Amino acid sequence: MFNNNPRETRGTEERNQRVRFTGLDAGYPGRPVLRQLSGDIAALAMTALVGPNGSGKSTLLGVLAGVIQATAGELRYSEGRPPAFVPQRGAAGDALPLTVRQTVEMGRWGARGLWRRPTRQDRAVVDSAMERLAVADLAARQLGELSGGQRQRVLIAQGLAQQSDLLLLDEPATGLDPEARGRIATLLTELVADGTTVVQATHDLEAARAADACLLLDEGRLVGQGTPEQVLTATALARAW
Ligand SMILES: Nc1ncnc2c1ncn2[C@@H]1O[C@H](COP(=O)(O)OP(=O)(O)OP(=O)(O)O)[C@@H](O)[C@H]1O
Repeated sequence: MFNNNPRETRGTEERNQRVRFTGLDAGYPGRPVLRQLSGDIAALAMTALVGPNGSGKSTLLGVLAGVIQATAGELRYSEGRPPAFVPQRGAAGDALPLTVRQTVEMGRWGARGLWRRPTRQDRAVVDSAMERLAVADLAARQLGELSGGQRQRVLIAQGLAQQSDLLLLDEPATGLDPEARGRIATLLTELVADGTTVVQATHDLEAARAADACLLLDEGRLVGQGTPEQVLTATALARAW
């Protein structure tokens, strides 16, 4: 059925977008990376950020998470909680003397403040996040003594503990064995079904194909946006994978 009311259509579109960015430039001191990016992140859906190494996926996630400031352009979020960001493993200070439980508890800092004692509710959220990522039995272990894949799951649990409706993950499947990868894929699908908007940067073609939408980056520009079928063409695949 066509909708002839443009105001209503616009309203619906805006509700369907969790984040919209227009003319975005961003990068690092002396190194511009993203150039004039315009696009959107569909609400209550899974978006895969794909593109070759160095194309700007992590930088875009950093901008969406608010840890990298755009130097130009506009970024608009629909109403919701501040995003939860799970950066790439190496970026997360693996050497800090923290237990698994303390690491996941850090996900509650935004909700309760750094100095307040965890409430029963905080503890329940942390327990549940550790259970979902199958790291509850590692709770007392030091983060630094875990395997790469275990650490990755702990960091995803920390993201989950933030209970945001916008979850941003940078290559969450990296370093995981096929079983753990499958478990993460299922978890992310469940989160979307439960009302979370998920964005993941990925080199995992299977994960990208399973997403609702793909954003394809190349040399800091957005060169494709749409469904996986539209974006993951033979040419795009040859370049990115
Ligand atoms: N902290 C930094 N300081 C300066 N330049 C950086 C920094 N982080 C990334 N870059 C540069 O920014 C560009 C984009 O990097 P980015 O990490 O966003 O790419 P990516 O698509 O996530 O790559 P990959 O697939 O390898 O993770 C690259 O040229 C990279 O060298």
